[in-house]
Amino acid sequence: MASSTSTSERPPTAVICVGMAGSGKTTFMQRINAHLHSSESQPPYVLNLDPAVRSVPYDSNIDIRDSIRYKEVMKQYNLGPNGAILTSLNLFSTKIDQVMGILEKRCLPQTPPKPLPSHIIVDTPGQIEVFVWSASGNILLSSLASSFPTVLAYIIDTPRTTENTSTFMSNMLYAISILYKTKLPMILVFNKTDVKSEEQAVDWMRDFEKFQEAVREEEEEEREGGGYMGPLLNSMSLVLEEFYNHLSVVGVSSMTGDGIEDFFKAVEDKRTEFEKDYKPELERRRAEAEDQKSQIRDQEVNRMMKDMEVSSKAKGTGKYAKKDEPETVSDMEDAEDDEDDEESGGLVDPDGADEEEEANQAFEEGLKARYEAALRDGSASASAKAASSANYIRGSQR
Ligand SMILES: Nc1nc2c(ncn2[C@@H]2O[C@H](COP(=O)(O)OP(=O)(O)OP(=O)(O)O)[C@@H](O)[C@H]2O)c(=O)[nH]1
Repeated sequence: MASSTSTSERPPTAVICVGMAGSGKTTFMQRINAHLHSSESQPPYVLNLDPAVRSVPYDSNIDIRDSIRYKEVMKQYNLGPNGAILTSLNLFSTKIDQVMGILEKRCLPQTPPKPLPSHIIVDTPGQIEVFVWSASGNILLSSLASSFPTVLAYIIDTPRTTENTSTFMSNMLYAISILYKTKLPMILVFNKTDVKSEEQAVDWMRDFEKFQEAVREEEEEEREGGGYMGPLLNSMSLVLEEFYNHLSVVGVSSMTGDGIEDFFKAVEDKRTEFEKDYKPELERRRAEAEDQKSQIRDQEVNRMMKDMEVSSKAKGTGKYAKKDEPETVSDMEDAEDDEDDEESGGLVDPDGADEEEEANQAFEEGLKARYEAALRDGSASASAKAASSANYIRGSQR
């Protein structure tokens, strides 16, 4: 059996399938789902994030279509297909706390312990840019990656991609942009190997001379000497060498099931890479974000305290209260008389002013502490609200 046989207490690996429309994502999802169901491990936890798909040939545990009606979104917001997919994802990402609540309950170790799924598998819309380049896609990906080791499977239509060198290079550049955008470990899955083997694609990736030879042959066949494409493709093949080294490459046929074992081996390797390289980076970024948040909180409290100082100055209240300030000319005269009295022999307590200052300071510090606590409580109650909504969804799903 593949690496999917792990039934331990370790959290499952999230496998996110991305790929161009028609590359075979849904068929691939169906194949890996069937594979995991037939293996000794627990069945996978399945998410469908494609709001526009009519029907999926597998059962999903969480399906975006259960909460968002794509056609309704199109009508209501007067949108085209891509705009409606993006808006559906945006609407869904507002429920991310609930989704993560469910995932964490089902897929993270609990007391008493229960068997965990070995993988969380996720299908995404065929319009990759809508998912990868949108804020909602980013929220969904980073939330998953913050709780589970997460791996991207970039599905490629092998026969179409290896038709010529420029299509191949375009697809590789697309993969590179996703890799750099998401910063997650990636597996290139050359699909449909029952139609055409992945061998040529792997040769072009591993040996740039072979790729350049293919570029030359294409140029000769098309008698296009002097164009800019050849030199451009040649230089890019050199530049991309480093990028290719970071990827795992597998050939599969979602139709026949060929290569699926190799795919799960690659997932296991990438999981290790995630733990080693990506997780520390994610944690560093999270700590940075926390730090920034607490700095902003401090700044807000300080600003509020300053505002209060200014307003009490203006009103002459609190620390700035002037008890004997004269309001009329006759009062002023009385005050002058009082001053004269003091100068001529009235006793002044030298500690009086200091005590008042201390009392004011203590009051302001207490106030500051209360504001800080209130700001902290604010975020805590927001997460409590999210948790209770998640409970509601869980309840209604049973
Ligand atoms: N021969 C062959 N055909 C495949 C394979 N995988 C998928 N297909 C076919 O490719 C076509 C597209 O497959 P889908 O799984 O719908 O592709 P998709 O990427 O989900 O497409 P979108 O939903 O538009 O994003 C279908 O006709 C599949 O039958 C494969 O391994 N071999």
